[in-house]
Amino acid sequence: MGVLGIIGGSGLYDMDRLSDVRAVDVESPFGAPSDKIVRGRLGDLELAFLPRHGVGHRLSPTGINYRANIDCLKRLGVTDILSLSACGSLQEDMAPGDFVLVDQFIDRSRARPLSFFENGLVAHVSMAEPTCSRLRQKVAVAAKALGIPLHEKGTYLVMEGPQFSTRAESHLYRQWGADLIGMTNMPEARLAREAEICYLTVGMVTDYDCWREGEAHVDVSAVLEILVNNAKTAQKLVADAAPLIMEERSETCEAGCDRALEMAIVTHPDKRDAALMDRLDAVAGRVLGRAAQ
Ligand SMILES: CSC[C@H]1O[C@H](OP(=O)(O)O)[C@H](O)[C@@H]1O
Ligand SMILES: Nc1ncnc2[nH]cnc12
Repeated sequence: MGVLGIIGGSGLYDMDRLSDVRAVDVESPFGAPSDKIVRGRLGDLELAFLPRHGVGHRLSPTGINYRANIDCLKRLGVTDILSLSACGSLQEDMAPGDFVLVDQFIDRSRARPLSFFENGLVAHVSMAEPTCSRLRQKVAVAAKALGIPLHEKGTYLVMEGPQFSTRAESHLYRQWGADLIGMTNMPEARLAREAEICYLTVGMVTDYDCWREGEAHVDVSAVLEILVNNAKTAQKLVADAAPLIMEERSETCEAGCDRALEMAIVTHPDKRDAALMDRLDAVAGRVLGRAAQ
């Protein structure tokens, strides 16, 4: 039936409402994930929660091991990921406290491994639709029922950080048509696609970055203040969206996320690197014919 994974961003270091809670250490050939992964049940549903920055916010956006995080979730059988992320707004009508279901990204990250694949096993997955339309639709239903101020689409610009943007950059990103700004959801979304996991970013607006006339530029204290409420709302949203996502889940994703690797690997079978294929037993085991133990 599948397992729902939740990646908690800034301000979201645990999930309430879970029963049968177990913290598990998962090993990955890609290194250590951000923290132990918390397994638990929400009613009949099995969940896996991972705080992206680690409990206590130890990890910077650049220092997060995104590959280990996605690989470990895949090893636990996670089929769908909701990424809950604090974001700056680049649009007047996206106000602090609003939630945005991200459908597009502009990736300006520049100091992170972007792929599970490399020399010896080359693959090119499609990122034309980087988030799962089925997850977007289910989360929208739950958010509307809860009365959360919601935008059903939005383009999230990923910056490297950790410094916030200059004013010139903030204006430039607005001209590019970006709606939100954050530091973490790429390469996360790319890696989830390579791992054939359905992925959706729920952007929780905390500030107006630094482009808006008459508004103080973003700083961490303002973000954290808004985050407290956003995190409470996010807990409710997950609890209500989870059954909609998982109980009506069909065997295959209608958007095709779970078959992303089907036509993606270009390296001839005779030329594939055996050690790399071993490392990819979880991520690509389905198409390589070597499923993880
Ligand atoms: C604490 S403000 C900046 C920080 O918050 C966001 O993190 P996340 O996406 O994990 O919620 C942003 O990307 C920065 O990492
Ligand atoms: N303005 C901003 N820029 C980058 N990341 C953020 N996270 C929250 N607000 C942000």
